[in-house]
Amino acid sequence: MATRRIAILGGGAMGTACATVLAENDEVRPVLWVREPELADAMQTSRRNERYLPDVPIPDVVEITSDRAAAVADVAMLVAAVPSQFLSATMKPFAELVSPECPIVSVIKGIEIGTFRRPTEILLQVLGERPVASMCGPSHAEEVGLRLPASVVVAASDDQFAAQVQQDFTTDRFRVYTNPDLVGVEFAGALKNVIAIAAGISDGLGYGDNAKSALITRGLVEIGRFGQSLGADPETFAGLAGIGDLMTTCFSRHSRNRGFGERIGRGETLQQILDSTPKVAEGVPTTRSVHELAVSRGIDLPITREIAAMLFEGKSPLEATDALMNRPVGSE
Ligand SMILES: NC(=O)c1ccc[n+]([C@@H]2O[C@H](COP(=O)([O-])OP(=O)(O)OC[C@H]3O[C@@H](n4cnc5c(N)ncnc54)[C@H](O)[C@@H]3O)[C@@H](O)[C@H]2O)c1
Ligand SMILES: O=P(O)(O)OC[C@H](O)CO
Repeated sequence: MATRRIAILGGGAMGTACATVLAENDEVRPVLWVREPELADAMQTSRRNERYLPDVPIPDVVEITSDRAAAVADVAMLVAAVPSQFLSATMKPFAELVSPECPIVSVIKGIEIGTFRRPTEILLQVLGERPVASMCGPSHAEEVGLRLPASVVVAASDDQFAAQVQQDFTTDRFRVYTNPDLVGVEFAGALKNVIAIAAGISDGLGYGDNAKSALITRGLVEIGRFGQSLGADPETFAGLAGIGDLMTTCFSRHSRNRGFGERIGRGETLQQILDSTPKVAEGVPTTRSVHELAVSRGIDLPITREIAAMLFEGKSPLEATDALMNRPVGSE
């Protein structure tokens, strides 16, 4: 049987993990495009991504390149795995290299600052009209890359493409469900990162299990309120992309967003944390996007508002705690 070449664009942790999953499918030849040429060279030699996912061996079948044209030549599908704020600029040079009908699935969880675009909206505007999909859910790259069981959801612009993504990615350890709600899946993936920062701040302050569980529960209410106001199906937030990913991100030792929040809670500044690692915490820019969009639309998001005030306005975690706990009481 002829194999299908699939290009993963983005050599961070998630792009690398996606390549390892696709490598298990005998009908797929994965090629991983890595932005940094020196990292691509090192990965070809060591078969590891020492910068972003050091503990995961990369199967020999995965082609690794930093050459854009070579990466996307004759591909049947693209996988976008670039942090949301870099997506537009990263994809522009690919626009004249990829065929007009080539479908693309995003594993990106964020909302672009200023434009408020979801990842698939960016992809459509930069690459032109084509089938698009978003695959989200509890899927830390560190665990996926080691073949620990994980389940995710894919939503697409058409059912046929969702089924194709499901078929390409499903393995005996990576289970892909379909979902018809593209808007909801993308908002769920982006907003859980904001709440994970809140959960991490709670950890850093030593607030305990009650506080964190309340933040997660009321955070899910905020995610649903925001998503529904912008056209999502509320049921999506009860699924893998919603509560599923929210739980894993708020509790995981792997989570960059929860870990980022923990450091804020312990007293480090935004800039200190950003300067300390090449890894991207999507919840930071997404907090700004979600907060601004919510204010402009009159959507009440108290937790998001306090995270934005801590990150961008110098409010202290203790002041934010007081602000959240001393609001007028209401019904659930
Ligand atoms: N890491 C995970 O477990 C995981 C799981 C599911 C989804 N995601 C999502 O996947 C997306 C990619 O995240 P990741 O974890 O792979 O990233 P990462 O933090 O592991 O790597 C950073 C990535 O950003 C790129 N980058 C850095 N500076 C850049 C610049 N100036 N211009 C363009 N690109 C630049 C790097 O090349 C690298 O690909 C995010 O939206 C994330 O939310 C991540
Ligand atoms: O490490 P985080 O916080 O970016 O979370 C990664 C994934 O989104 C978890 O599903």
